[in-house]
Amino acid sequence: MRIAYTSEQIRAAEQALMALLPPGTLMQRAAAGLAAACAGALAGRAGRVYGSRVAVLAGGGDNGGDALYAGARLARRGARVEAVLAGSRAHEAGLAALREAGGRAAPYSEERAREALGGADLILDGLLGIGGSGALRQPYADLVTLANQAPGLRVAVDVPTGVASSDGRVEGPAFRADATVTFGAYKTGLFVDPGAEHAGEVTLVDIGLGPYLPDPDVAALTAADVGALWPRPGAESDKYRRGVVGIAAGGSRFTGAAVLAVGGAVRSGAGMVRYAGQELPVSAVRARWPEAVITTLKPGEGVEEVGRVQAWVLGPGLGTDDDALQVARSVLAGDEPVVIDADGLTLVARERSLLRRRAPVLLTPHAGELSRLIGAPREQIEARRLEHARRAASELGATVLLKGSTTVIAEEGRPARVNTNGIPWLATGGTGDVLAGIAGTLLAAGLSCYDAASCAAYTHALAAREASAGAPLAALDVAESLPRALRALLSPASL
Ligand SMILES: NC(=O)C1=CN([C@@H]2O[C@H](COP(=O)(O)OP(=O)(O)OC[C@H]3O[C@@H](n4cnc5c(N)ncnc54)[C@H](O)[C@@H]3O)[C@@H](O)[C@H]2O)[C@@H](O)CC1
Ligand SMILES: Nc1ncnc2c1ncn2[C@@H]1O[C@H](COP(=O)(O)OP(=O)(O)O)[C@@H](O)[C@H]1O
Ligand SMILES: [K+]
Repeated sequence: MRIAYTSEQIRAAEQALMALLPPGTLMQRAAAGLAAACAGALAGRAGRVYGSRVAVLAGGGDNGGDALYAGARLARRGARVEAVLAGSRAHEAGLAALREAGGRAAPYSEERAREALGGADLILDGLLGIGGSGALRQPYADLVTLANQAPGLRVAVDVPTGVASSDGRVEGPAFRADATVTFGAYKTGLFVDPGAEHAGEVTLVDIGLGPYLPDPDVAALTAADVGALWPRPGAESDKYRRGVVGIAAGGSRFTGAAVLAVGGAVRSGAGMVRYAGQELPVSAVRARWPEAVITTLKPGEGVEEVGRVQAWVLGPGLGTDDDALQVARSVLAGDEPVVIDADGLTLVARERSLLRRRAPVLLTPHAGELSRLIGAPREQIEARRLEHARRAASELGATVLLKGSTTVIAEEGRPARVNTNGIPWLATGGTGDVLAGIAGTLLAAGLSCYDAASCAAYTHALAAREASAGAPLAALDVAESLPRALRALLSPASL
């Protein structure tokens, strides 16, 4: 599990640790780790550290201090280091160390910045760290914009300047790092977009903070975590005990959504899939997935006669007319956990009382659907995903999986989970339907909404990587790639 913290949590831990150590110890640990990472990057890019050119952008706070000390270490190894001092003052000891090591430093001017940045093999962003707040003031904003246009490798110190370390918010220009070297612990803003996409590859430098950190703010599951949580059949398993998923999806307009949701469920290992829908989607599902057990619903009929299931997926392509509403009512009147997606979300946004039920509910909206559910503008949701997913979970009394480039899973009283391994090729029609099917399989197998949502998001992204391999993908490819993705997760011994 990779875990991350808000800047307040990091600061509190740093203070507790600093009180026990000689002044400056933590900064030296940070700078040593940073310089080592930069030396590695320079060796990879320019062939060696000696003679390479490094531009250090230094703000007035401790983030600038880290960067200046790291610059000093690189200068001692023969790099030509030039610092641009952007604050009204600079970190004095760090600046002295850089000069003593042979590095140069001068206050910001556009000309100096262009000169230093233009020829740099590596650009070190030490403008702002966890002390940054709000949109960048000048000259930070201009400097970041210039740095983003420069050809050198961009390395952010602790967090990319312009990214809010506590939640990944970005207002205005922000440093676009190829790599970020972060200290003590991951910051939430490095896991959540738009911050995450500004951070590049993130490396963690241990400065001894571990024992002083509280419960994390957010967590990201790793392959090993998902592998450990994923349900496996045992010798005594039969299809019913493994979990039967009911899928209420598809209508006369969107027959494909039914095929995709059933595909997600079948390919992620449901014991059995029961599909309930009207004639048109039924023929599409029957043609593609002979494994599904089918009930054809007449207009106005609910799912009462479908037979026993352990969890439902409600909504992909279902439509929002009276027939769809009747289906939604009948599914939600039951005692099984339910994944509500797509049109199902529109129906419950219209009739909130449908969410008043005892069994668990997992809502899987994208930002537009969440906007309808909680009445917040879509752009605000996209800019502040964590905050809105948490708010929705608390207001709606459900687990919320907010889709997008970073998927956020929120449930009251638990750390939010994030999935950052999605790929932009996933932004294509129908992939969300596959995700809903996977989550249904996991709920039917007995996982909680929280774990089912987290594992579904992870494997969905992994399957997309398998399916794409750098090329465009279609939603059905994601379903078809699930077995290969799962094979990589589940150890051969347990298959
Ligand atoms: N506290 C510690 O023990 C350690 C801190 N370290 C470093 O210290 C950093 C935090 O240092 P600071 O607390 O000095 O904070 P920063 O260096 O992140 O920021 C300092 C100043 O930037 C200015 N500022 C804030 N928002 C701005 C904006 N939008 N535009 C322009 N200026 C803005 C403020 O005046 C603020 O005081 C960490 O990110 C990390 O790099 C590391 O050395 C490890 C140890
Ligand atoms: N830029 C992106 N990067 C990574 N994943 C993305 C991106 N955009 C969308 N996704 C993922 O693609 C899926 C799209 O689902 P959804 O919006 O419901 O589409 P649909 O309704 O067409 O199925 C979600 O799993 C979402 O997290
Ligand atoms: K920084």
